[in-house]
Amino acid sequence: MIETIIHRYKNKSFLIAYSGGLDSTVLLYQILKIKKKIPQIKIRAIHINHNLTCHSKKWVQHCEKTCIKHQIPLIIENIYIDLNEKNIEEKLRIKRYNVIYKHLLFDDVLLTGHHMNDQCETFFLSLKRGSGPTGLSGMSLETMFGSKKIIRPFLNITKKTLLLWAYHKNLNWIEDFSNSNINYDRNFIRQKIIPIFEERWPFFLKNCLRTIKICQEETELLTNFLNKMIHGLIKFDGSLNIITFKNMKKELATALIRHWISLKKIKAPSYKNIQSIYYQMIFSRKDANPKIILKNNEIRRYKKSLYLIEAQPNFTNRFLFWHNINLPLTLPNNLGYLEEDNNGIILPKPKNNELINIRFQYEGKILILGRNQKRKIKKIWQEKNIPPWLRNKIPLLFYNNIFIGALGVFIIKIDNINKETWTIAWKNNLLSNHRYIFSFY
Ligand SMILES: Nc1ncnc2c1ncn2[C@@H]1O[C@H](COP(=O)(O)OP(=O)(O)OP(=O)(O)O)[C@@H](O)[C@H]1O
Repeated sequence: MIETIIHRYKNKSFLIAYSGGLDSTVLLYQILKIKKKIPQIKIRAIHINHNLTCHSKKWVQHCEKTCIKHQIPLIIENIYIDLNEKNIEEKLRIKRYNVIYKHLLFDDVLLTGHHMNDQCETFFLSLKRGSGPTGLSGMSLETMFGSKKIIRPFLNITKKTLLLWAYHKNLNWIEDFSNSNINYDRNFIRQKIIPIFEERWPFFLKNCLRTIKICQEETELLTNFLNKMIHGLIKFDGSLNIITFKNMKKELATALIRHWISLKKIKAPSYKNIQSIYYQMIFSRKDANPKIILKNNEIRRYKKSLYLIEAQPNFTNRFLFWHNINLPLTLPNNLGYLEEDNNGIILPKPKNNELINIRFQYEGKILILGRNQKRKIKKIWQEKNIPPWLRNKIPLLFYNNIFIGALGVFIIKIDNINKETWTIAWKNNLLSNHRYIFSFY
């Protein structure tokens, strides 16, 4: 079966994730065996030294020796982690994949030695976390890994089968002694849980795999259904129109919210977060400004839609002076810069003794150009369709303490006796991203 998979990709090149352990050693030798039949396949290997124990160097040497013997180009990379950190397993995994990803060439496919036991362990870990069918679906034989592909040819093969093959072929591999440390969740499941189940029900692993397969199929079915349904709900700016959600079954509404977030390629939110989004965003008052924080992102509701935005640093109290207008003024938090530019916004010119300054917050009533009545600034933001989370990202221009305007949104009506003007351009990504939704001019 592994031969069929490799044959399908015979025109690609393979990068083998080679830890030196049993699984990836069998993988390496099976690929070498296939190469004898299909000589055009190209293989390289990569070993990541986690630098966790004093044995790490020996593993590197072992991998080097094997690869030299079989003339396989080997990449060796080092990663380091603070052993006092939490969730070491997860952090190592992420670091390892990031490093491997950098070495994948245009036509490379990554091969790993994951097998049926790994798959079942992953299933148990997901159970422990309280995952739904998507989380319980575990790994797939083939998955996209950024713009590249990972193939796990042994996913339907038990560790026992790999072990027998390795003994039969008299292979050498490294035993990782940290595998017996049951402080790590995966090891605990591997050592203490699965053997008990297997002893009582010898077909346990195979049946567990069937459950995973069912979860995968149902997830795929649901994903296809949600893809079709969400199509008409996602607006051109990426927000989700939730106007109809109140009248939907809760399960459908939450599935759509979860699916919309998954399309943003961020870590899946917890069940609790999805429930909070549903109750706080769908049923909140029209003028409420609810916000749910998801690690580095926030879900916000504005009018009839949900928005997923990057978490906002608070810099409402920031105050910048623009002393030399011949030089651009860099704004904080990647908001771009201001510069004098003939294609910019026409503004009354400051007097010589006036200090130009930029702020990000203003409260109170203002009279804007083109109006004859003052209004609260909050009402002006609403009129101009600027959602609350963008309001303190817009530079407010002041001359001394006189409010001149919110760049790109409105200008304050002031007495400009000399009628002298100048033009400032605000160069940023904010405007271009939101030009079509919000009333920037
Ligand atoms: N140090 C390493 N260097 C290169 N590849 C590795 C390394 N460790 C693991 N791999 C690859 O990952 C596969 C799975 O290994 P293992 O089950 O130990 O890792 P894991 O931490 O559970 O990773 P995963 O999250 O990918 O399941 C191995 O068969 C091998 O292909």
